[in-house]
Amino acid sequence: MAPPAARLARLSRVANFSACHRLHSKSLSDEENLKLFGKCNNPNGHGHNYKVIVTVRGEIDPVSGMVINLTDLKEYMQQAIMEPLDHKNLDKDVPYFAEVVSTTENVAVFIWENLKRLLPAGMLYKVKVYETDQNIVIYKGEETISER
Ligand SMILES: Nc1nc2c(c(=O)[nH]1)N=C([C@H](O)[C@H](O)COP(=O)(O)OP(=O)(O)OP(=O)(O)O)CN2
Ligand SMILES: [Zn+2]
Repeated sequence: MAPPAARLARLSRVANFSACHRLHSKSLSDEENLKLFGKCNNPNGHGHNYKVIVTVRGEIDPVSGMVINLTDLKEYMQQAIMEPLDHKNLDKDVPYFAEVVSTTENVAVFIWENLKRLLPAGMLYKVKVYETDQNIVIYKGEETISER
C-alpha cells in the first residue's frame, strides 16, 4: 500500500501585549516629525493593546499529528514577543527601537526576526500585528517587492 501523502498545514497562535511608544525619527527635525506623525509624535507617547497572530507552516508529522507542538510555539512566542515587548516603552526599553521607528511595520519585523531565531528553519510563515482594530500589518520575511 502506498504511504500516506505528506500534508502541508498552517497553524496560528495569538498573543496580546500592551506597550507605549512615540513615533519619532532621528533622521527628521522636530518640526518634520510633528508634521509626519502628528498626534503619534506626542513627546510623552501613547499606548496600544497590540494583538499578534503568528502563523507557521510545515508538514503534519505522521507520528505526532502536529506541524509543531503548540506548547512549544507558545514558549517561543513568550520569548520573542511577550518578554521583550509586554508592558514596555518600546522606544526606551527595547534596544532595537533606539534607532528604528516603532511603527507597526517595524514591530512586525522585530517579532519576525526574534521568532525566526527560535523556530525550526523555514517554518515561520506570517506575522500579523494589530496595533488597533483598524491598523494591521502583515510581514512574511520579504525584503523587497519581487519582480513580477
Ligand atoms: N504606516 C504606519 N502609520 C502609522 C502607524 C504605524 O504603525 N504605521 N502608527 C500610528 C500611530 O502609532 C497611531 O497610534 C495610530 O493611532 P490612531 O490613528 O489613533 O489609530 P486608529 O486609526 O485605529 O484610531 P481611530 O480611532 O480610527 O482614529 C500612526 N500612523
Ligand atoms: Zn501608536
